[in-house]
Amino acid sequence: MAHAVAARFITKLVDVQSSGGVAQVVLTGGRVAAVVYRAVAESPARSAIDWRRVEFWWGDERFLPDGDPERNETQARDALLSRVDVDPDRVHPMPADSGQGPEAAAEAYAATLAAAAGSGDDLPTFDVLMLGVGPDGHVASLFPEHEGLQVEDRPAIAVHGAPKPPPTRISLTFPMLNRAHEVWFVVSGEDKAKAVGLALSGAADLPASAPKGLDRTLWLVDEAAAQEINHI
Ligand SMILES: O=C(O)[C@H](O)[C@@H](O)[C@H](O)[C@H](O)COP(=O)(O)O
Repeated sequence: MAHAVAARFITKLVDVQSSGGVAQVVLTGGRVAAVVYRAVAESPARSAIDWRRVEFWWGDERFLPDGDPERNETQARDALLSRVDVDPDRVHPMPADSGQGPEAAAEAYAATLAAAAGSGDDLPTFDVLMLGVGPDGHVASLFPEHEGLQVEDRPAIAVHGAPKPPPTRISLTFPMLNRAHEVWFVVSGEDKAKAVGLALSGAADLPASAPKGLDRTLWLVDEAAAQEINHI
């Protein structure tokens, strides 16, 4: 699955860049994402992308010190960003824990997003936004029954008490996650099958049910994760 997602990712970026623009990509964290990033880095087709014309954002981050191996930024740099010729000014990690607290970090990221907005807009739009899905149906760091699910007035928030460690995180909110032309759910493993089935049946209270692409929403799942998809 990872190689298939990597091939689709490369094709999509080539397509976006063919119009001369900068491809706007939102990365996620987790094991599956890391496998996909490595597959992209190892793909012979990676040279078809002008990596200096790709802008990288994150959908969420573990609020840990800079360089912590558990940070989604660290994972993405190790698996992909350090292996292709990215423009450092176009890589926008969510702030690390450097004493300022997660609320200030989320506000700083919101300001970075606003500064990247196109003319006449207050926030950027993305070309591809990747999301992993937790067994509980969380996406990014938006967990079931957490207050962050209701936030509509800010693009990024601090998250406390996350059930998936570490407990303190930064996350984009649903309004920001929904500013992507394409949302890609990348899901692997039997432990996600229930969440995938519920999300695709539109379970209202499941975080994974909410993000939708402006143009397309893709579920890129392996057989194990697809086991409970009802015949739609
Ligand atoms: O910070 C994180 O952990 C992620 O952003 C999180 O949303 C992840 O994508 C899912 O939990 C799936 O993770 P796995 O692929 O490891 O199951």
